[in-house]
Amino acid sequence: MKPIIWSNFKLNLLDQRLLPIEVKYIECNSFIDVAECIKSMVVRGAPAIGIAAAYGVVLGAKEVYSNDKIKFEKDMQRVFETLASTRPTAVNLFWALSRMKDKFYSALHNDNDNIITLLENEANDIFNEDLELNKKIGEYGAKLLSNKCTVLTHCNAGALATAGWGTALGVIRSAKEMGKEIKVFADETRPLLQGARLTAFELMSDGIDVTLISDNMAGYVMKLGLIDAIIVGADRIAANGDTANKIGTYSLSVLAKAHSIPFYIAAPYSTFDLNIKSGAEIPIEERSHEEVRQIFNVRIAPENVKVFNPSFDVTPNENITAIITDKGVIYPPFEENIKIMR
Ligand SMILES: CSC[C@@H](O)[C@@H](O)C(=O)COP(=O)(O)O
Repeated sequence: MKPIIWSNFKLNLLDQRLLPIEVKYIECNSFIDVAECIKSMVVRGAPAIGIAAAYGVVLGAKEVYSNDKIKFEKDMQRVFETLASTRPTAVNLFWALSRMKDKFYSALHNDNDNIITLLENEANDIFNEDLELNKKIGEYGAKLLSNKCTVLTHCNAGALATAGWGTALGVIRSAKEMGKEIKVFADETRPLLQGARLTAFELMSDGIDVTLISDNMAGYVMKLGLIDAIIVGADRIAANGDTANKIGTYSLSVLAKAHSIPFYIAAPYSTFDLNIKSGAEIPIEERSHEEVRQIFNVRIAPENVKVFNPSFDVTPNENITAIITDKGVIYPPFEENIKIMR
């Protein structure tokens, strides 16, 4: 199932809010449509957000195209700003937009009259490269897993969160392809249940043995000795290896340490933000309080109860065993080794 389909200047996004109950695509014809879909989490997952935004730039350029270079540039600034204001934490969004911006300005300054095609090619490259990066992450990561192994994962870092294959779930898919016997425990991942709705669905569709648990069961399954490794994705990795990922990842890393279970992050180079020294500088998105008060529009808490709803947390580098990337596996000391590897 493809989360992102680009064809004839239309971006079709699989509505991940409805999965696994309903399979429905939303057609985006404008950059505003794309921005709305990112904000409302029709499309989600760090690499997928970046890819969708890149296509949003193509749609925007087509909409605001003008022979008046000054006007075109001004209107394009609005396109970039609108897409950049959708979600703050995943750096892949800003990475993809900056790549598209470079392409736009070099074409504009060179008076290139096929600017829309150049932008479309760049967005297609971002999409295709992501698929390749995931496969590489998968190959490197699969080698870390023993022949018979049970992995715990959180949220959805799978094909649905990327151009395909996935980062954390890509490692699991590659391990299975290598003939390893892999079982998965998936946290349901409140409040939006990406684990229950997306990861369980994705793995079952691929015939991978998956057991769903609620988030508060993770410690107990570790204590029972059922988990050999934890693998999660990432939304932003600072220069020192501190990693932002879906809320609840930090707690898992603490539990992993307490139970001496290896804790791996799987992410492509587009998820590294070397402009920031540590996780303290990562902006954490806070989402609507209704996400916590309700499940599927059904209220489960007092109407006006106070809520705190950070969408991500930061796992400190000392809780991470290794970061699996498209260039290889990075071990501590992360600050030095990230520099060498990048
Ligand atoms: C390969 S996806 C990695 C992360 O983006 C993923 O684990 C995650 O936290 C997604 O959060 P979401 O809020 O669903 O966009």
